[in-house]
Amino acid sequence: MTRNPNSNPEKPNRDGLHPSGQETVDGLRLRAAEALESGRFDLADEILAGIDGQELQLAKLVENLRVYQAELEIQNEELQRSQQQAQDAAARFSAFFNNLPLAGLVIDRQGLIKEANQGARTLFGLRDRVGHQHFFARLIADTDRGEVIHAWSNLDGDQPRELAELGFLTLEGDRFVGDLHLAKLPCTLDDEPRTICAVVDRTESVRQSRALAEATEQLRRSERFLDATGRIAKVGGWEMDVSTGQVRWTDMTYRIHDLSPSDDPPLTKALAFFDPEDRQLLEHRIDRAIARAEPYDLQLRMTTAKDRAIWVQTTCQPVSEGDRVTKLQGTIQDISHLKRSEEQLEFLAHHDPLTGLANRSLFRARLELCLQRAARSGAHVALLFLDLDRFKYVNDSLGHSVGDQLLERVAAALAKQVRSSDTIARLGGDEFVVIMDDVGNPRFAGKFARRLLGMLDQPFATETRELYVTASIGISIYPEDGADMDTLLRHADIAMYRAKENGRNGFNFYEPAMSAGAAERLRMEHELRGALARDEMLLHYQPQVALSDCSLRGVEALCRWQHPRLGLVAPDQFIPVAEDSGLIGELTAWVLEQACRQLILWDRAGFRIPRLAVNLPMREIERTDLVNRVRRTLERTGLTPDRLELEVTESMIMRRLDLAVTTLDALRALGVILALDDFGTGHSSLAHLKRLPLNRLKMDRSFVERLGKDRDDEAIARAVIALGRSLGLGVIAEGIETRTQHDFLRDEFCDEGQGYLYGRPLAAAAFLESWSVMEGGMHLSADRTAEAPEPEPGS
Ligand SMILES: Nc1nc2c(ncn2[C@@H]2O[C@H](COP(=O)(O)O[C@H]3[C@@H](O)[C@H](n4cnc5c(=O)[nH]c(N)nc54)O[C@@H]3COP(=O)(O)O)[C@@H](O)[C@H]2O)c(=O)[nH]1
Repeated sequence: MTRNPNSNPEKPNRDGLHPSGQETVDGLRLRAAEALESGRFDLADEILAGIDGQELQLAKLVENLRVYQAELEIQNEELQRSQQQAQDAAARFSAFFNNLPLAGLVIDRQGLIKEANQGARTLFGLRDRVGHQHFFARLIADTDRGEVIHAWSNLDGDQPRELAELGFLTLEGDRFVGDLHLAKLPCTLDDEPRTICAVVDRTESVRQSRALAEATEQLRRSERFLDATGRIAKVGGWEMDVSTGQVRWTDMTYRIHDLSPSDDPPLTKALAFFDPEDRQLLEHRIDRAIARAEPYDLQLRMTTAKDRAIWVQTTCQPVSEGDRVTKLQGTIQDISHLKRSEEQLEFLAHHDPLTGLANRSLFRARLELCLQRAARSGAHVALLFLDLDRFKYVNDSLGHSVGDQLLERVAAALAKQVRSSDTIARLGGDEFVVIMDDVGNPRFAGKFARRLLGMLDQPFATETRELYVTASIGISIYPEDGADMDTLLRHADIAMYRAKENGRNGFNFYEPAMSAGAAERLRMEHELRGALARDEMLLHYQPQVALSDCSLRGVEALCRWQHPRLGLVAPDQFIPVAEDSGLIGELTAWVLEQACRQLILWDRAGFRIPRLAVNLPMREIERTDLVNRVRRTLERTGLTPDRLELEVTESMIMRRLDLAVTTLDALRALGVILALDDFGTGHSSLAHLKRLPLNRLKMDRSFVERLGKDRDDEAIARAVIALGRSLGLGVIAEGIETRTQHDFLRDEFCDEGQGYLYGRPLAAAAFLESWSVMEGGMHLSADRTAEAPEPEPGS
């Protein structure tokens, strides 16, 4: 093989030796040829074998050289690449550094400035050639006027953070010097540890930071304030993120749930506290709040983590972004105490405070309901009216406190006997009622009444002593004894009075025959006893006018009873009861006192009425202290005797003429005016009349009624007027309703008149209103009687 010895690395030198000193392959071949030519074949073989080994070695060497060369090339490429990277990084840093919108300085380990960007040069007035100035000394000197206001641990949103993100920097710390923000940022660049101090004129951003800090502080203060007011007002707050369902509570909300703020309130758990029914409602309202941005305000029951059953009021105000509700915010407040008060009020409104039994209003509501049900089902309802016998004596002799205790004990004992479907109520005083709903056979009511009476047959312990008590019970049955509540009650009441009449401690079913009898009268007497104390009595006033000019000459005071059940009761109904029961004295004293006071009140109001007439019942005339009582009343009220007229009836005088004359003389001596009422009905003789110290005759309305129609009555009326005149008495006609009657009596020179024509009896205020406008007397028109009259009791 032929090779260029200069270009071939394997080329042997002149001695046939390889430059390494080893013999070359050509040299060996030459010697092998010479050995062959000389016939030394063994030597030739040996030489040729050496040639093969050398060629192999050489090939290997060549190969190694190639690998080495390739590796060198790779290393070279990598070197170039990393040099490029370093250059790029430096360029990027340099570009970033120089274009940094803040002052940038590169400081060596000793704190000397190595580089400064344009911002730093401008800020610190550095020359182009940055010297070995001590950065910190210079900075402090430059900003000596500033004060360190805060040391920051991070730089949220600031430029240096971007530096850190670029991978050059690790943020070590920073602070403010005045409004200059100094950030010290150690970094490694080109294998050299450096520190970049970024200094920013942050006047604006500091202002913003301060504003932000202030706003944050303000917010915190507000939150603290809200929290405090929430704590004081015990109102908790809550917020729910609609998209995540996450719920946030204030401390107070946790407290309301008996939880601690470290407990988690996820939505499901928050709702789980509410009672199942209320939870459904709440979920429904939450859905609507989200779907329709509809607020809510609910009162709900819940059970707290400590198993307390409470009432809460929870409100919700949806917060929207655009069309979408993103948040629900609201409050929650424990209103258990309010609910309790409400329940108490509700209870008090419907229950008797002494016994805790249903009161009249709840009783009526329940009875109404029972009757409605019974009307539909055809069932019977029994009403038992129970009144304790002689309870008044307990009160009067042992005092009200003992009376109350007895009522409490009796009520509790009665309540135990009543089925839960039935109602027991206290109507007042010692009166109880039991409603037996759906009584089946009405006779069961009798059995039950017997059981109640039996139950009372035991001593009831009071503070001071044990008391025995009995009761009388009246029973009415729906629908037989009445189709409505009031009728049933009235009939049960009447039956109860019959039980009392029958000797007490018993019961009676209502029978229609009872209604008209004494039971009702007894009932009225019973009610009348407390009527004055209960303020149920009132007075109406009816005008008495001069027939000549219709001027107001006087008023007659007429008593009315505002009965809680019966409405306005006329005196015809209760005066006889008051007389029989001995209550008339108390009643007359009250009427006299009230009426005298009223006249004085009118005087003071400038509405002067010359005379006041008051009815005097016979029983009063028979009382020896009447005159003194009248005098004391006049003294107390300030009314002069000559303005008070006492009306006595003819029939009553004639019953005990002597006694009447004595009393009337004394009254007359006192100076009061005396009128003989209902004159003409008592058949008093002229002789008797002459004995009486009267001032006026009051012609009975039965003679007035037919004036202008009946000649006899007209003749009687003329005679009464003439009689009065002959006895020197004034005459007043009562019951004048028509213009004809008025004209007749006026033409006959009757002095005064009283009747619906001039005015019905009215309460004081209404009376004043109707008469104070008629100065100088009223003017009668022909059709005055056609005017709609005020409703009168019993009329
Ligand atoms: N002892 C007491 N008796 C009293 C008292 N208050 C009233 N009475 C007596 O009750 C009887 C009924 O009185 P009353 O229902 O008030 O009726 C009076 C008038 O309303 C009625 N009257 C008046 N004008 C007319 C009329 O034009 N027509 C008509 N049908 N009735 C009219 O007359 C009654 C007044 O009557 P008298 O007293 O006799 O003038 C009655 O006897 C009263 O006396 C009281 O406090 N104590």
